[in-house]
Amino acid sequence: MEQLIINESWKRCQQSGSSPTDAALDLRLTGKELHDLLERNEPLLKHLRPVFEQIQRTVHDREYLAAVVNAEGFILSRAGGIRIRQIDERLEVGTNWSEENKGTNAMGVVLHERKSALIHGDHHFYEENHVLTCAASPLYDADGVFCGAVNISTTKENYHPLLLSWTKAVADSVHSKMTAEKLKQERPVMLESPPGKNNPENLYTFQNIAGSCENITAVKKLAKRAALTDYPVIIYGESGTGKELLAQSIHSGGDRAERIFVPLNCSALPESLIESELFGYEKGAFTGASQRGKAGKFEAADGGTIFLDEVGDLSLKAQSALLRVLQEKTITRIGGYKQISVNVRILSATNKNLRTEIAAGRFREDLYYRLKGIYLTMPPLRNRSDICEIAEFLLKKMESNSRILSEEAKAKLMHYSWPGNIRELESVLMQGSFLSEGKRIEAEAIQFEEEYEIKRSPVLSLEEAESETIRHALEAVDGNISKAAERLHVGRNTLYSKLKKYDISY
Ligand SMILES: Nc1ncnc2c1ncn2[C@@H]1O[C@H](COP(=O)(O)OP(=O)(O)OP(=O)(O)O)[C@@H](O)[C@H]1O
Repeated sequence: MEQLIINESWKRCQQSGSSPTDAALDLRLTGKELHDLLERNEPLLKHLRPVFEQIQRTVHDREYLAAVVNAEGFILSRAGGIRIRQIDERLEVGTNWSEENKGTNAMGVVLHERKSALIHGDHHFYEENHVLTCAASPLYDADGVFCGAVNISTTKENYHPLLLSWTKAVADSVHSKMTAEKLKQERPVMLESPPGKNNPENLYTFQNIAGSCENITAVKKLAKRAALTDYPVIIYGESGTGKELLAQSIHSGGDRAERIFVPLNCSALPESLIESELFGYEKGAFTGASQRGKAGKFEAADGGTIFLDEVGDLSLKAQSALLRVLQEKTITRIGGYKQISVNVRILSATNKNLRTEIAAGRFREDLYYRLKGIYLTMPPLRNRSDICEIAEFLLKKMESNSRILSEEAKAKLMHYSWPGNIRELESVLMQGSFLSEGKRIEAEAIQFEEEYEIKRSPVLSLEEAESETIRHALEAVDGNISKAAERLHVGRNTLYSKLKKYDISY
């Protein structure tokens, strides 16, 4: 069936007079045309954004690129990326991936057939796309009208058996969000929030933060105290450790709990939209601006909390714009003249070492000090002794009739390194639950992603291995030199000289 669809698509490309060795057509919209296209598609994009933000975090540093095209084949939004620059650029927002332009490809085939499609390597018509594997699924709006396709591309060596299911899940999720909004508009009174509450009542609180090991209880204790102040807080931690959950709990545990919590994913903020996102704009401020004008994130968060996620990824231009609001505590909408004062609590999070970013000239020191009133660090999962407790909590959250883990399954969870932290634990448990027929999840059902990945373990030089080991030891004890030296079975002075030798900051 799949092969038949591909053959038909190839036939159409050949009939149009193209040859696989030709360069594919590069039709792309820019400037006002692109702006208008995105504006017209805002009802879809607003539901897509949180899903793509999630993908952006999940595929961080991996070779996956998600894109959504409209029914004409123009890319409306993307997340993630592919390291081969020429390929990545071909998948920019505004480029057209219909079959007429790019030959046989997953998005083009879905637009034609309205069925999911997986196009691997040389099944693409044009040779320039043979390095890719792409999967795509149709996207329908709340009225069931076909409105485009969700695509995930990666290099062909990176092919993953779940690629196609992933695109289907994303398309379903966006469709459900659009349907839910339509229902809400039809029944506004029933679904409206209680009076006086600006927020959806589903923000996390400290009670929702599972786990009782020493590492997490210490952070929770500090965070509860931080919640009672109005100081800015910066939360450090690897991706998936629960930084956003902690930020929401700090908001929910403080005086602003009844007010709005506005999250802003700084890594997903395009350079050209920074000022309008932060400050908003007046009607007619620029070509393509909405007729009604729009409040920016700071104005929207007035009285409440703004959460700057992935703050270390802000461009320097965005950093100076942000610094201005933090210093002046007022904003002026683009195209406006009125200064609007804003009273906002700032919480931020990052998985980068901001000191290193400052030293490298990528982060402003003055902004750093504005953000860092109190700082907290979420421990990585591999340094927590309560992995099984969290797993049981997550299983309960997933299913009302929750499954239990066998002792062997628990041991397997305890001995894994968890590069993706709690987010990865959630997905491992989902798969484990899915594979288990009975009530108990056995060890065989606990499968780690690494088993699916091509193993590329580089051989390290002795010096590289030594410096890696020192870094890990320091990380495990939160930078405490005496404890790290103890773990490494060396004296403190030896450790200091190695830190100097390898230029390791602690
Ligand atoms: N202690 C916890 N108890 C229950 N669920 C948790 C806990 N910590 C994290 N999670 C879950 O793990 C996932 C990742 O959490 P979250 O998005 O807060 O991480 P993050 O550190 O902000 O990640 P990123 O840096 O990628 O944005 C979420 O689904 C969250 O519900």
